[in-house]
Amino acid sequence: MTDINIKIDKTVEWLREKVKEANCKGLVVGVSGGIDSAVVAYLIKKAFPENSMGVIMSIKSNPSDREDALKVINGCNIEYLDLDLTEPQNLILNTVTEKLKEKNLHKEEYLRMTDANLRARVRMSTVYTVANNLGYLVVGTDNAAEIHTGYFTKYGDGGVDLVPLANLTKRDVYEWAKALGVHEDVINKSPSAGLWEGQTDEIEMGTTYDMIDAVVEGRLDEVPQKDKEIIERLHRISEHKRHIAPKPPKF
Ligand SMILES: Nc1ncnc2c1ncn2[C@@H]1O[C@H](COP(=O)(O)OP(=O)(O)OC[C@H]2O[C@@H]([n+]3cccc(C(=O)O)c3)[C@H](O)[C@@H]2O)[C@@H](O)[C@H]1O
Ligand SMILES: Nc1ncnc2c1ncn2[C@@H]1O[C@H](COP(=O)(O)OP(=O)(O)OP(=O)(O)O)[C@@H](O)[C@H]1O
Ligand SMILES: [Mg+2]
Repeated sequence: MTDINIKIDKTVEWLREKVKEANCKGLVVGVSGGIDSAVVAYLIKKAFPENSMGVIMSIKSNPSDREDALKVINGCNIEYLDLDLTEPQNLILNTVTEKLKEKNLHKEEYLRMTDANLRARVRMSTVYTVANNLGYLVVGTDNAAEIHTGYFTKYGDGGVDLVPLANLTKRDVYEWAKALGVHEDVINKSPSAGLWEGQTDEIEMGTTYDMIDAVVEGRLDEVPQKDKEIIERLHRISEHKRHIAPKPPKF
């Protein structure tokens, strides 16, 4: 058995233990068509063959993302829901922005990010609706590189019960995906949050996952100064996302 397969088996066992400790029945994950959620879908199907669920949640999404998500669903043969949440997400976004406009408070320059983060939070609410109804825990897909840089929406895709990929670099995620047999179309595409047309993680962050992996693993001599500074900044400004909300001292 390879080192990766041993780690995969241990992670599957850990998922079973966490569900047992929580007195729950199984696990659910949002399946985007990207590599992180693909790996998680395969892991939870292994952990709970009869009590696992993948949820596809299109929101103004590129149809090819849904096609890739179905390749993941069919590849690991997990039970799934195929939902289009464009309308409810738009309803919240428009209801809020119309009111802000009436009061002359709306900031057009923040609309794209407001829309993007609301998509992640509508998905989080939806996955928890499934979890509540089936007695499942919600599984996150963030890896060590995303956690280090805070490259997730607070209480959106970051709002989960378990984070099985938290110790993996992005490179590790690729290796696990290959070992698990994830479809090559999913492995070969650029990581993207799919939050706007043409968005890729690396363009948005201004650095690469190879550089972030190197920082996470302490291989700082391999990282150019420019990338180091970008990653340090991303880490610093996202510190709040890695902690529970601050409370004041007792006055
Ligand atoms: N110092 C502080 N202490 C406590 N809270 C603080 C804070 N600074 C901001 N905040 C709060 O945090 C909010 C900003 O954080 P947040 O809402 O997360 O938004 P933000 O970090 O601005 O944006 C999310 C980032 O994650 C990326 N993303 C999102 C979803 C999925 C993926 C993906 O890879 O698939 C990537 C997205 O493209 C974007 O770059 C502020 O509106 C404020 O409420
Ligand atoms: N259209 C979607 N349907 C279901 N879940 C989604 C969708 N878009 C995003 N998500 C959820 O949000 C998570 C965060 O997205 P992220 O892009 O970081 O991961 P990914 O798409 O799995 O992998 P990659 O980083 O390679 O794009 C996804 O793993 C998934 O759980
Ligand atoms: Mg993605």
